[in-house]
Amino acid sequence: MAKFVGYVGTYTKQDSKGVYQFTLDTDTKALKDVKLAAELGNPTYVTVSDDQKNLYAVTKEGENGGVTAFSIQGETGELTKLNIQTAAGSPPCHVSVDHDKNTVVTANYHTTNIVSYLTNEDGSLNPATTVVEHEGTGPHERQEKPHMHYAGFTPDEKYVIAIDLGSDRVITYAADQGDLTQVQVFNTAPGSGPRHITFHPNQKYAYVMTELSSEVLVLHYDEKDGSFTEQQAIKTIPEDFNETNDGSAIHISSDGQFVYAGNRGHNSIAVYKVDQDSGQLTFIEWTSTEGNWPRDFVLDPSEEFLIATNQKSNTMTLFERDKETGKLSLVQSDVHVPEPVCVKFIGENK
Ligand SMILES: O=C1O[C@H](COP(=O)(O)O)[C@@H](O)[C@H](O)[C@H]1O
Repeated sequence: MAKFVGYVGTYTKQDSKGVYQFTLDTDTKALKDVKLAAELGNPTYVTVSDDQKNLYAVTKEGENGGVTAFSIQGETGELTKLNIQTAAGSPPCHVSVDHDKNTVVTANYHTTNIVSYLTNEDGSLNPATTVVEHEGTGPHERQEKPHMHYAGFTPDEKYVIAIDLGSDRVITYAADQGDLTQVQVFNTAPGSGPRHITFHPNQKYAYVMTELSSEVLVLHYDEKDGSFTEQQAIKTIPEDFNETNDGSAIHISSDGQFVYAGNRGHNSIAVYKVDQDSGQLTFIEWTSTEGNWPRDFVLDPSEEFLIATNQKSNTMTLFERDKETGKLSLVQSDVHVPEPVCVKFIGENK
């Protein structure tokens, strides 16, 4: 039996007040005890450090945007604010921290930058080390300028990967104590709008979710130079689905056997089996998220469950995951959380 504490990042445009916390009880198979953990403006994306001692949340504070560092109380998961770093402009939409909790990076959809921050011993944030502005456009109406949607570390942490939905680019930066130097650019198909990436544990393959074309791109990753080569593009929605769909999040199980991709519009999670030799995907099934606009989802630390956040229906949904087949079975729906965007656990997140 285990009880895992999780956090939900939210918009605070309507009823939400900040970051929410909940418990996943794996014994009774239930999400419970949803409560406000920290009052904060638009903490849409959050991340938890590997040592489970800190949480970082993107933040809107007046006319500024940035990132807030919290310490996590071991037993209860209670959050205590450490400090905040902001700059003029809209807040970022994505935040990551490296394994040793040395560097935090953010991606900003609106201001076009990615920003790195070095941390202090207690996890608090120093002022920005590097701010990289981007340029570029794409053919889609939402690609009038760069829209940085993701910034995160490669598994070996030699590189930071930044994803620009606005110019269809996956950009590799060499990372050194917060200094970011561009070393590679992988161009996705024009108008595809790449959004998020996840790496196979063998570090040879990476999977990119595209928001505008609703595809998973299977990329070969060369860890020597941080470059990518496309192996496969596979749709995340049925061919006959003609309504609007925005691809959302993508995650891989830690055994590298299954990839999960979120669909906002089709309101589903697509499940794929990974061929361990080629990295390529075979479609298994779509599972309804039982709510509207699944902005993100996560595998819990046991990887026996998957939790999805439905942004427009203000709900979380709990699925049980079959580790042999990768398939998802509905356990609990309509768990109320206001304006949910992303969900992360204390412990391993996949
Ligand atoms: O996935 C999406 O993210 C972008 C960025 O989020 P924001 O909170 O920084 O605006 C959002 O604008 C877009 O609508 C959505 O599809």
